[in-house]
Amino acid sequence: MAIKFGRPIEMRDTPRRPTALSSQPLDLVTRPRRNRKAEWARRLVRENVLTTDDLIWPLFVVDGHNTRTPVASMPGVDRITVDQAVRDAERAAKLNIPCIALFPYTEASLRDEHGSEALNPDNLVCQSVRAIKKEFPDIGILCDVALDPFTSHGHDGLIEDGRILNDETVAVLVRQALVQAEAGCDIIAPSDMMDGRVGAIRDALDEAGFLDVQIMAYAAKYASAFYGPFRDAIGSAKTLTGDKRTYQMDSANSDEALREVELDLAEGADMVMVKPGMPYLDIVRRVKDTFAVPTFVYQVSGEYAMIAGAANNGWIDGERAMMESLVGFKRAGADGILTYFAPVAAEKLKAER
Ligand SMILES: NCc1[nH]cc(CCC(=O)O)c1CC(=O)O
Ligand SMILES: [Mg+2]
Repeated sequence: MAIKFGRPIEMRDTPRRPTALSSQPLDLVTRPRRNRKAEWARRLVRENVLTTDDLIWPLFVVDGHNTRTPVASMPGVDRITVDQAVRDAERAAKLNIPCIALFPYTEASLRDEHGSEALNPDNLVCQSVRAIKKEFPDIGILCDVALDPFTSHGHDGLIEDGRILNDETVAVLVRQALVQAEAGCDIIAPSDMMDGRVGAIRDALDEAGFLDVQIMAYAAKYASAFYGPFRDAIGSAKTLTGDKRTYQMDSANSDEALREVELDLAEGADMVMVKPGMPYLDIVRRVKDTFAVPTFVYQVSGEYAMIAGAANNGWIDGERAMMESLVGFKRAGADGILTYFAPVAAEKLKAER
């Protein structure tokens, strides 16, 4: 009996139902399509799954009462007042989303060169944390640490002669982190990309007794065009002078991301983040493989806008594109995803169960 590729050639004559397109079957030992033949078979061999446990939902809070204002460049996302943030926290809790993230839209009159409002213990973020924790103490709250929602120039740090000052900025960020921890924030997430801020914040938190407040470092954060709609949402798009390339990473770099992550871990980060998401899946994979620590990814505003905008135009199936993008992050090695799709994705996951 002749053997070809480990299989008797005679087997090529195995009976097959004749069809109009009948021909001799190819002599294939392996047919990967067998494992895709039905939904149950695809489920059986599926390597990665998305669950609600993977989601962090970012919210934009604004001053006022009982108001939701759509963000034009992020269809489906609103700027919400503190009372509404409590309602969204309730929605998150009901959907089993473990954590929400808070970003403020600061009134122009409260913005200044030094971002002083960041240190106001009664600013929008702190008000929201207190209001949410009062009603829903069991939901995790992440607070971004950076000065851009509070500065008149839209930069994440202090400026002198057009330069973003590192060490002086870190001193302010430490105070911002303490104010947020005091309000009841669970995870401090420095997004500013100043050098040394994670260590400085960790020291200050420990000294103040906030031993259990976690730090999620925006460790590999790239200078990206995909942050555009976020800057609309927090009102810094119009005021931002220049760009953030002297502190956020160059999108051409990959090894540098590993050094940034290594430093933040050495300084005490409990979790690290890669940002943006879709154009940087290779970075997510390298970080996860290299450090084996809790690794998060931020599907940023521009990524959301691309999917939501194309879907609204009928150009793509928005729901499928959303789920495909989210499972892609899991496949790349992410343990969790910050995404504006969080509530919609969680609703879909719940309906499928
Ligand atoms: N430092 C602030 C910050 N925190 C999160 C984002 C972007 C999030 C998004 O685009 O969804 C930004 C914008 C920026 O760095 O300019
Ligand atoms: Mg760094």
